[in-house]
Amino acid sequence: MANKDETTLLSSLGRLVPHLKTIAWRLLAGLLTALAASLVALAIPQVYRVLVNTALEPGKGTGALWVGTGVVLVLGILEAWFMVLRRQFVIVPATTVETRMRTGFYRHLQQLAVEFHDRWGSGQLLSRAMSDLNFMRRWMAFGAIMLVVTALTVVIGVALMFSMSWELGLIFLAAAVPITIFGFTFRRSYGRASRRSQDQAGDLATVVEESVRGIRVLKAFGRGREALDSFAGQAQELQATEVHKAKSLAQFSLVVTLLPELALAAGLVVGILLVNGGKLDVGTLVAFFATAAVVAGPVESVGPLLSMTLAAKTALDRHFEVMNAENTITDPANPVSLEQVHGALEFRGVHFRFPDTPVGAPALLNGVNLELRAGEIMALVGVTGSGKSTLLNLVPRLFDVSAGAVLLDGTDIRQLRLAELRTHVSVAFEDTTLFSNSVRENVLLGAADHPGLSPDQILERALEVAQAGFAYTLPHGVDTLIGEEGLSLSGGQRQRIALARAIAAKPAVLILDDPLSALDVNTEERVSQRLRQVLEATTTLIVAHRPSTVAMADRVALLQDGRITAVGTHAELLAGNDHYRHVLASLDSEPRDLDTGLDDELPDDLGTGPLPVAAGPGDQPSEHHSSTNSSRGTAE
Ligand SMILES: Nc1ncnc2c1ncn2[C@@H]1O[C@H](COP(=O)(O)OP(=O)(O)OP(=O)(O)O)[C@@H](O)[C@H]1O
Repeated sequence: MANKDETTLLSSLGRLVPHLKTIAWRLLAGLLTALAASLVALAIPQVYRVLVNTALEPGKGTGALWVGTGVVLVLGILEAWFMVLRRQFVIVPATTVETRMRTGFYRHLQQLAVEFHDRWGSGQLLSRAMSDLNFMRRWMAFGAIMLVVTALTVVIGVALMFSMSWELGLIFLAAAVPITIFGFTFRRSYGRASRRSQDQAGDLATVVEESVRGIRVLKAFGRGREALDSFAGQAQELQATEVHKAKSLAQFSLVVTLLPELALAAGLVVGILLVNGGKLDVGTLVAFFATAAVVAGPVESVGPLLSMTLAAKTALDRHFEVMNAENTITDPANPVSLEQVHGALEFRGVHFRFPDTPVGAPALLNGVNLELRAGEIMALVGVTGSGKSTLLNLVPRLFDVSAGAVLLDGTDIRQLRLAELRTHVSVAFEDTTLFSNSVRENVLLGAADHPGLSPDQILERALEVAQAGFAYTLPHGVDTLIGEEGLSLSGGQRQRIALARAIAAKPAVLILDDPLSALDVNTEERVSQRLRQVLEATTTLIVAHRPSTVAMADRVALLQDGRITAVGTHAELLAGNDHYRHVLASLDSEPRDLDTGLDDELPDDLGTGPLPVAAGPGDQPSEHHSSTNSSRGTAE
């Protein structure tokens, strides 16, 4: 069992080896200087031995005393210098490895499928990216080297002690047996506690992250107290684990400190008897105890070094759990490239079930067949939970179909490189995520090169189409910092920035997951009109939760029981499909998070002219009527 644990510890830490190749010589230099410092420390008692046996003899002059003292001083300075050198050798490589591993971790997180991120708490990932790699760096720069040096110092020191007196050496070694036995049990229990505490810290980080993000909900629902209680409970669990760890380390430290001291006490008695019996000279006895004092330091540091090693092992295990998570959505082995993308989109026999769907439960999408002509605007309608968002997520391959295929211009999207696919397809979600950057950076996040247009012109055009002219009136205009650490925007403002971001990418296929739900009806109508004009060459699939969103589509597809059960114009479906009428009747007619868009005056130079004053929240939504299916607006 112990052997198995040993292997596990080594194999866990061994995974660091590939990361050490380029810095191995510096680590080796660090190890050698640390070892040199220990050897110098072990040499000092030998000088004492000579001093006591020669310079302190009656009738000897003081010359030898000065020489001996000078040698001890030089050795002391040398030891200190080696220690400084050790730090200098290892600090850069350790931080280099930490930075590389952290960057690799972040890159891997970016590549992992959404399905992975759905399963993992953000705090767990945060703690793995930050504190676990921090542990690992500290262990590498100090713990690992000192553990090797400590072991060598003890072995060399004990060998020296044996060479001076095997009787005294044996007494000292006797203390090592219980220490070793206790060390094995300590390692197992401390290793488990270490894993528990690092996981608990990760969970705690998730709670902090979620409550900071959801602070408005907590306040609005007066749940701050409950959240605090729950947090305090978890924090206490972590505290209990930390106390358990500290207690078990204290017990181990007690054993490794006390036993050598007891051995030394016993050794002192035996040593004096040996000197009295003429079997040992005084100089050797002094040197023996001075060496024992040098060895005692490393022995006492075994506990903290072992605990550090176990924490580093846990940290590496946790790191590689994520790094070894397989990316389920990858580039094809032999990708094809689309020369000219028209944007014809087809769902052919698409089935989809989430990995955690219970066995036997029906698949969410159960044979979806749907064709969108290039440049067409198609609304997707269905009751809540019918799988509309899921179907949309299949197009940029945020999830992959379980069976069937999604085709772009007749090519299975899994045959395209992900990067290429995602330049052809752009998405605006209902639940908008803005980054802690300026409006400009948020909008231009995925912006494609538009021939003849500067980034500023792309930005202006995207903001204008999304009716997000309010961005120019922010304190620093489009350079105003928004997102989590910036200015708070209303739900509708956020949606319009996200919509502008999707438009700026100028995709062949635009996927809109109810991106206008937070706009008031007038603003929505203006956005819809402009979208219809600029999306002339863009195939658009839009989830509609409001009749007015349906109104901007050329055709409507009805998702029902995992299939598309009807496709047609709004008028056709309204006239001939009971389920469509039922779904429409249940759609919201009011925005979910009303944003009036009164601040939408655009700068004159955009040439859009004055916009109609938006209606107030109480105004009725515009009616959806068969004119919805009239011909598309003229191109810009
Ligand atoms: N990551 C996920 N893992 C497991 N099940 C999920 C996941 N995301 C969504 N679901 C489930 O899949 C079903 C369809 O969700 P989806 O969001 O696609 O529906 P929707 O039609 O867009 O609903 P709504 O109109 O309310 O937005 C829901 O029952 C939901 O609980």
